[in-house]
Formats: sequence, C-alpha cells, structure tokens
Amino acid sequence: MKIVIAPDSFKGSLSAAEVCAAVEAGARRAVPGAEVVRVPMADGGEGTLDCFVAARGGDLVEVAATDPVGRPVKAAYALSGDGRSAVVELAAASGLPLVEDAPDPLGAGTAGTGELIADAIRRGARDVLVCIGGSASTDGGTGLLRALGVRFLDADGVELPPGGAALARLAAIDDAGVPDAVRDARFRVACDVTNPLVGPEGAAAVFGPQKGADPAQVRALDAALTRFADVLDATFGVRVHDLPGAGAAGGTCGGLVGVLGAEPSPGAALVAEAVGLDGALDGADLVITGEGRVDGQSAGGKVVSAVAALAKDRAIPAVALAGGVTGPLDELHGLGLTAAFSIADGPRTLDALKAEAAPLLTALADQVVRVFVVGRPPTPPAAG
Ligand SMILES: Nc1ncnc2c1ncn2[C@@H]1O[C@H](COP(=O)(O)OP(=O)(O)OP(=O)(O)O)[C@@H](O)[C@H]1O
Ligand SMILES: O=C(O)[C@H](O)CO
Repeated sequence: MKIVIAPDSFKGSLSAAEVCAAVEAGARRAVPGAEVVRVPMADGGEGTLDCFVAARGGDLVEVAATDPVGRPVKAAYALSGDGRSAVVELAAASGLPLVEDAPDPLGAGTAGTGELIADAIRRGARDVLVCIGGSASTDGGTGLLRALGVRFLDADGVELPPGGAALARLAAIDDAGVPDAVRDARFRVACDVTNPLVGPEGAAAVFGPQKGADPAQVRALDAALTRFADVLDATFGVRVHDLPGAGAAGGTCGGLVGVLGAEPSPGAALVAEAVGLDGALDGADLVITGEGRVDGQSAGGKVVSAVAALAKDRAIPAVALAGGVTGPLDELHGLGLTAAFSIADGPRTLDALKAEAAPLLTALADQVVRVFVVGRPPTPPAAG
C-alpha cells in the first residue's frame, strides 16, 4: 500500500515537513509495512523554498542584493540540485518588513528580486518560479526587470528613477539589452492575490495603503501603473490592465507577464509541479494533505485543493487533516477532496491544539488510515 503525504504547514504550529513526519508516524502505526512518500508542500508563500529544496535537492543560495529602498541586503533563493531550476521569493529581497523603518510607497522597488533571478540564471537556471507577494513596492516589477536588462525611459530617452511614481513619465520600454539566457528562461509566477493591475481593485488601491501610501499617493501610483500598462500594451501587444493576478506584489506580476511572457498561476499548483507531486502520486492508494485550517478559502488555489485536484485526476482518494475544519466543504469535495478531519480530540484552546499538534496529528492519521484500509477491496491473490 502506497501513501503519499503532501500537506501545507500548519501556520503557527508545524512546518510542512513536521506535518509529514507526524502523519507518517500515524500511518505506520495503522499499516506498518506501508510505502510512505513525503512531499512537503507550500502555496508560494512562507516555506516554499524549503519544500523545493527537500524535493529537488540543491541548496539555498545567498546573494548580496538591494533592498526596496536601495540599501544592501542579504537574501536567499533556492537552486535545484541539477542547477536548472530556481525558486525566488520576492519577499526575501523586496519584502515590506525590510522597510518598516523607511517606508517609501512612491520610490520603493523590486531590484533585489531581479538580482536574485539574475544570479540564478547566471548559474544556469532556465526554469524560474517567482513567488510574489508581501512586497514593499508598487513599481510594476520594473526594478526586477531592470536588473535583467530592461530599460524604462522617459520622453527624452533618459532612464527613469526606481519606484512606481516615476512610471507616470514612462514613454518607452527597451528590452534590447536583455541577455539571451534571460530570454531563453521560462518564468512562472505564483501570485498571492488575484487583483488586477489597476483600478479600484488594483495594486495601488488595495495594497498601496499597507505600504504607506496616502490617498493622493494611491491615486498617483494607480495613474502611473496605468501608464505602465499602456506602454506595455503598445510595446509588446500584451494587455495586463485587468489581468487577474497582475496586481500582485505592486504590479510585479503585470510587468513579468508583459515583458517576459511569464505565466501567472495559483501558487500551490505551481509548487506541486516544481516539487514533482504528480510523479510521486504514481501508484498511490491514498493521499493525505492538510493545513492549519481547512475552510472555504482552501478551495481557492491553496495546497489542499491543488493536491485534491491532482489526486482526482488519478482517482486516488484524498483526505485532509487539519487543525480546524470549517465548512462549507462542497467546493473542496467537488475538486476531489474525499474528506477532511480536525485533529481536535475534545474541547481545547487553540494554544493547546497548537502545542499538541504533532501527537494529535499522529493519532488522527492512525485512525484515518485504519478506516481506509478496512474500506478497501481485498487484494486479489497473486497470479500463478
Ligand atoms: N495545531 C493547530 N490546531 C488548530 N488550529 C490550528 C493549528 N495550527 C494552525 N491552526 C489554525 O490555522 C490557522 C492558519 O491556517 P493555515 O495554516 O491554513 O494558514 P493560511 O492558509 O495562511 O491561513 P488562512 O487560511 O487564515 O489564510 C491559524 O490561524 C489557526 O487558526
Ligand atoms: O505585495 C503585495 O502587494 C501584496 O502581498 C499583494 O500581492
């Protein structure tokens, strides 16, 4: 019997790898001889680099980069063992926490993330997963793109300064200096939100305030991003104004799609692909996934739904184990989730559930796998 364990972390209590270990212990209690494959998962946010390294070997590579306001910062990305694939988290070099002491909503940029990508490409990566969200900037990803050789020019042909506000003066985008290695690379973007680039639901209006923008600055940034989108359209024939997800990380997704032809997708599906979950499911009898709380949101491109969808494709039952389970779960069932269970073994505080998460998870996995085994058709005797 083969069991694949592919959970997200339980935020605030267990990493995805710890969830795997606790579930495996329970599964082995129920079926000591089971083949168990652990595939710690993530949705493009926290923990993604660790999952990638666990699945693909390789290492974290630390780079001296530029923070959102131009200061030096050390940041890491993940490079696969074969050096061909990389995962870069935008928050590492361009995240909002880096500028808590110096918010600059108009001028903050994404250069550091571009420097990490450039380093990965220099080392041979041609498949780059960029996980975006949690940014300090609203620059449309222009800082990132500049680090890869793109130039953003005003009407006099002069390079614009960093930051989103300057894009109000954008007249031309020049990608002639982008090296072949960058052009040859495949970029995929895991976005943390589905907001469009501009307008009332856009990057500036919705996420500008948390980066320090006042209402007048939000209006200025929205107008600047609109200008950016217009020039992208005129230059590359790609319209990103209303593209779902284009507004992620201050419009970084829009810039990556427009200039590099990047492909935006929900994070968990991209991580599943990057860690090879599909292959791990070969011949599996049961998939166990999970996250801190399974709820209505879990259907929206999160780990549980991505795992359930892959399992459904192969007609493998998929069970989610979670700290809390709050319905309605109809959508998740429709996506392929067989059932979801909470680790709670009685009335408990959240703190107590978090403190006891590992042993409770082991006990629950044991019970769930026992039921699964009983419900299986008996294995036919071997031929001959
Ligand atoms: N051991 C636990 N027992 C019970 N509940 C837990 C446990 N660990 C985490 N949680 C709950 O799960 C929540 C985190 O959910 P999850 O791990 O799914 O992350 P998330 O998807 O980023 O969060 P959200 O669904 O709120 O956006 C915590 O706020 C907490 O309520
Ligand atoms: O970085 C941001 O702007 C938010 O996390 C939305 O992507």
